[in-house]
Amino acid sequence: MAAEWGYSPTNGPDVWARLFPQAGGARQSPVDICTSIASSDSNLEMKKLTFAYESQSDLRILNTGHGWKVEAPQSGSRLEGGPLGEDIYQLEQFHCHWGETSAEGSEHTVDGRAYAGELHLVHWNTTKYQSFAEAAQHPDGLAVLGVFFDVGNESNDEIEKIVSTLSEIKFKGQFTDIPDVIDPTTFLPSGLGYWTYLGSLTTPPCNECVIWIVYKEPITVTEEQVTYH
Ligand SMILES: NCCOCCOCCNC(=O)c1ccc(S(N)(=O)=O)cc1
Ligand SMILES: [Zn+2]
Repeated sequence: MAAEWGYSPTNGPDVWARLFPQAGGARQSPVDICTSIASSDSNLEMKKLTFAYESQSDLRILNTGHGWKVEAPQSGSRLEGGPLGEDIYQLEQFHCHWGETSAEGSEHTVDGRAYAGELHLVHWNTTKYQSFAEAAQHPDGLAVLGVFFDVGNESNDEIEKIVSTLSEIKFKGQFTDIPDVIDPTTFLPSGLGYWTYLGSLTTPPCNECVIWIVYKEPITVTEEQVTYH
C-alpha cells in the first residue's frame, strides 16, 4: 500500500520519486516562472485561447486532505486554442492550493514570489482520449488553467460560495454539495495574458501529462477565504 504522500520532510516532494517514479521526470511542475526568460510566442497571439463553461449547481466538493476539490465534469465546456493545437479540452474538476499564511500557498512562483494561493481548473483532451484517466497517461492529455490568489479587502463572491461549505467537510474524505450555482468563468481574471509550458500533475502520481496555462493577473480574495482555519 503506497504510504500517504504529503508535504512533510518524510513524505513530501523530495521523496515522492521513491514511490512515484514520474516525480523524478524532466517536465515536473510546479516551476518558478522567470519572467525575464519567458519568451512571447507570436503563434500564441494568432491562436487565441478560448473557453466556454456552463453554470452548474449541486456540485460536489471534497476535502482531499490537501485542500478542497470540486468535481465539475462538464461535457458542454470547451477550452481550446492558444497552446492546445487543434484539440478540445473539457473541464473535469477545479481545486485550490493555499498555505498557512497569505505570504505563501501558491504552487507556481513568479520570479521567486509565491502568491497566497492558486486555483487549478483541470481539463482533459476529449479530441484524442476517451476518459480523464486515459488522458492523464499522455503528454497532451490534460490542460490546467492556473489562477493566482492575491489577498485584499474584497472577497470573491464565487470563491465564497465554495469556502462557505468548508465547515461541513472539516476532515479528509468528507464531501458535500454546493447548493449555489457556480460559473467557472467568474474565476478567471479580466486580463487574459498567460504563461504556458509543458509540465505535470503537481501531486503524486505526478504524471507528465499537463499543458500548463498560468494567468499573469491574480484574482483578489480575502485572507479569510484563502488561509487554513
Ligand atoms: N490512477 C492511475 C494514475 O492516474 C493519474 C491521474 O491521477 C489522478 C489523481 N490526480 C489528479 O487527478 C490531479 C489532477 C490535477 C493536479 S494539479 N495540481 O496538477 O492541477 C494534480 C493531480
Ligand atoms: Zn492543483
